[in-house]
Amino acid sequence: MASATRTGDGRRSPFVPLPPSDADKAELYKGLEAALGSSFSSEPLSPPCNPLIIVISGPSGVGKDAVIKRLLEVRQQIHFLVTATSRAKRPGEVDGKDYYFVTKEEFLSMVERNELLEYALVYGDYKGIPKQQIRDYMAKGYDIVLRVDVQGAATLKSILGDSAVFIFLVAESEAALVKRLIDRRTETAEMLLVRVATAREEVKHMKKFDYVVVNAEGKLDGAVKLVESIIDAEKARVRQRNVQI
Ligand SMILES: Nc1ncnc2c1ncn2[C@@H]1O[C@H](COP(=O)(O)OP(=O)(O)OP(=O)(O)O)[C@@H](O)[C@H]1O
Repeated sequence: MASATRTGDGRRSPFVPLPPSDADKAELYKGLEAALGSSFSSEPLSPPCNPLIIVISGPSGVGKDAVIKRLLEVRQQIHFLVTATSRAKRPGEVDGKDYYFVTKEEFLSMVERNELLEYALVYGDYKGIPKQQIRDYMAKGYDIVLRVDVQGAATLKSILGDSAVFIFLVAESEAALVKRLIDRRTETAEMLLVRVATAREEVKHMKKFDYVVVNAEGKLDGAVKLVESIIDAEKARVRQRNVQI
């Protein structure tokens, strides 16, 4: 039968008397150490938090940029990965901030040297994720945010598996998403049709993600708070994700 007295792993040193219970705090502390035969460690009991790779994806117009922009304002130690592209710089864009602008030849040699985690040809321009940038920021303890379309997220999932956190952003409904896209006034009717039809397909991929976050109309801060809570919960995991790039 199991003993009623729980002693844990500690073996009490047999001949060390405990101080009286009304002894002063320091004496009690020392007495407990002496009784256990070892001093108490001040090392953290929780495992160290590994930096995270957070992949944020979702249909066009759902608010990926808006959520990430706000997240970077409210949270420290987070780096939004700057994509490399062979596309020409548009007026107002800043090299190293909006994109790393490289020539097509430079881009292809990056591919050859295996310097990109993932890349794609998007409407005739190459876009890719430089591995070194991820390594550099993770070494400094930063979490990395990647913003990719749903197809890109699927590719990253096949490369990173469970070592990264995949968040799918949705509007509260299909109708809300369409209204938001119309309100943005950046697309022609034909482009809108493609985006809405694509969004309908993309939502079906939600189950491959770890988390879904609703970015409801007028509730951007709520969506950002939920993303922050996900990051906090990930930091509290007993088995931390471990990215090798
Ligand atoms: N919670 C919200 N409430 C109201 N408007 C929002 C909300 N979130 C984003 N928006 C607005 O919706 C529009 C689309 O957002 P955003 O450009 O961030 O989407 P996206 O997912 O990055 O789109 P794309 O993939 O097409 O670049 C923007 O005008 C943005 O300001």
